[in-house]
Amino acid sequence: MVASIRTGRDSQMLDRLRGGLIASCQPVAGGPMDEPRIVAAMARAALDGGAIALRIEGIANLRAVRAVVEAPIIGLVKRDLADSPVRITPTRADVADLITSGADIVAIDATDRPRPESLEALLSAIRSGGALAMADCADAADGDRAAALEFDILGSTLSGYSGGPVPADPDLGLVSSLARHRALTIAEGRYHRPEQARAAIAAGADAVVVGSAMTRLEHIAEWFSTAIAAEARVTA
Ligand SMILES: CC(=O)N[C@H](C=O)[C@@H](O)[C@H](O)[C@H](O)COP(=O)(O)O
Repeated sequence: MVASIRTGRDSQMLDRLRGGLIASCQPVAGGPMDEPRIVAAMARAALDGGAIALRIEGIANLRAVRAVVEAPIIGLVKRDLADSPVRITPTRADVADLITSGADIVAIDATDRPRPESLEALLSAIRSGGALAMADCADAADGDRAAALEFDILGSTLSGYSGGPVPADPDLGLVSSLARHRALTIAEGRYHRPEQARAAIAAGADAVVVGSAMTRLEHIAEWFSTAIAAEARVTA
């Protein structure tokens, strides 16, 4: 068990997230908006609109955002490893880089899949770096395991992304299950409309992360263009 001594500063950080929108500013990789200065502009715009915290991927993006905002930042690194399906912050070196680059909270894949370094080792690295730990879960069992390890935050981030087709809707059932634990609960994954985010809070979430619907223009344009083209075919 990794010792968890929550300081007053940690509790204040968690309290800042309650009842709020967290903007995930992650452009489509390699797309025209995939530049640190654009990610920093997205982050500032989201805060101007009422977001209370940010979720930022990659060290260069994190540094660019940290330089211009005071708001809490959940940092993560995504890696495509040859020998593991775990993508989100798979190593202690990633954890250390995120903390020195300004992450207040480090998000890690908390699924029970083959991984280069154990969940306990990653959690210990987060704690010794003085940051808070968010467990990105795919199902209720991930949440139970992460809660037993005393992660500070449980998120529904990976529901629908650990095998099989990706559902259209968010997983409110998982949010309710995560909310049984003492940790802060964050609803994340496929919240595309304000009423869905509201339903997450009703289901027990303390905060909601919205990404694609606010910051991936390619996805938003595709949702609209597909709907318009489908209707245009019907009415033609
Ligand atoms: C599965 C995975 O890798 N999720 C990532 C986690 O950081 C991001 O790609 C998502 O955009 C983020 O979770 C927010 O979700 P949505 O974009 O659906 O609002």
